[in-house]
Amino acid sequence: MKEQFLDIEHVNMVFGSGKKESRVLSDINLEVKKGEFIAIIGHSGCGKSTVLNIVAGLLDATNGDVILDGKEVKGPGPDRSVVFQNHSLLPWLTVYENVALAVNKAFKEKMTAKERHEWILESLKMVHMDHAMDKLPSQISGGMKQRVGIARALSLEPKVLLLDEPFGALDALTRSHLQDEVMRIQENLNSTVLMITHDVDEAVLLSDRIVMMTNGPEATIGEILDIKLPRPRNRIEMADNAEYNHYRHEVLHFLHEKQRKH
Ligand SMILES: Nc1ncnc2c1ncn2[C@@H]1O[C@H](COP(=O)(O)OP(=O)(O)OP(=O)(O)O)[C@@H](O)[C@H]1O
Repeated sequence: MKEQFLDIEHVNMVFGSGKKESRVLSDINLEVKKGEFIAIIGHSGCGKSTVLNIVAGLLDATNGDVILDGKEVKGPGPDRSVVFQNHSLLPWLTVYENVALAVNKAFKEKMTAKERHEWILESLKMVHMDHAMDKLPSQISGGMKQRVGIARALSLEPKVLLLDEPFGALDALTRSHLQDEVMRIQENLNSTVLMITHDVDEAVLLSDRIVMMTNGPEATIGEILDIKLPRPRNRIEMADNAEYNHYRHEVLHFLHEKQRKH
């Protein structure tokens, strides 16, 4: 049996044509195993979101394929959910209703109304947001909104969770709380995750592998770093961990020496 679960095969992306042609991605190849946590890091504008959007099915690659669990990705689908940097909750719906919208659509046939209600509550409990289920997005903090976005994404039980800088807009303390929660949830659910980040510590702390992209145009995968730190990982212990600091240094070296931006 093939071990890989998600295959990105020879993906190229060209935007526009003629004088406006922009060759963004060149020959991206990545095999991801079930339950793996992958971080994608690279300088601004290299094409990280483009890769994620191709996997999400929001963009069509110019060449190449994305295969998920044996099936070619063609357009968006409930087997992949995306969490963006800025929450995308509907402002006129409560926290509960925002998650319900996704669950009721995805599991209309599979679950009874009561089961769906319980599943919505369970999804909110997973991110400790059940206490605020009747609040509107405008009545909760940025970190709480991101939690609800994550609950909504996980409630669909996606085969792959796609995170596009999910903590980018949060303050440092909220960011670290949410990182810890995502680590805990990912371990409990054995979710397969592809996460874009600019934060070297976040990448090392959360990932099994860090995919480091070269600068564009025609960006590709420069190096992949295996993070062999045992789990569960504790951020405080990591601060003095030589191995952790070695990985951190490797990523910094790649970004600021090998792929230095001039
Ligand atoms: N729809 C589009 N049409 C034309 N060019 C695009 C389009 N989407 C992205 N690009 C270009 O592709 C390149 C990569 O963009 P992308 O958003 O994937 O980079 P990124 O690495 O995610 O950047 P950042 O870290 O700043 O979010 C950029 O030069 C961008 O201008």
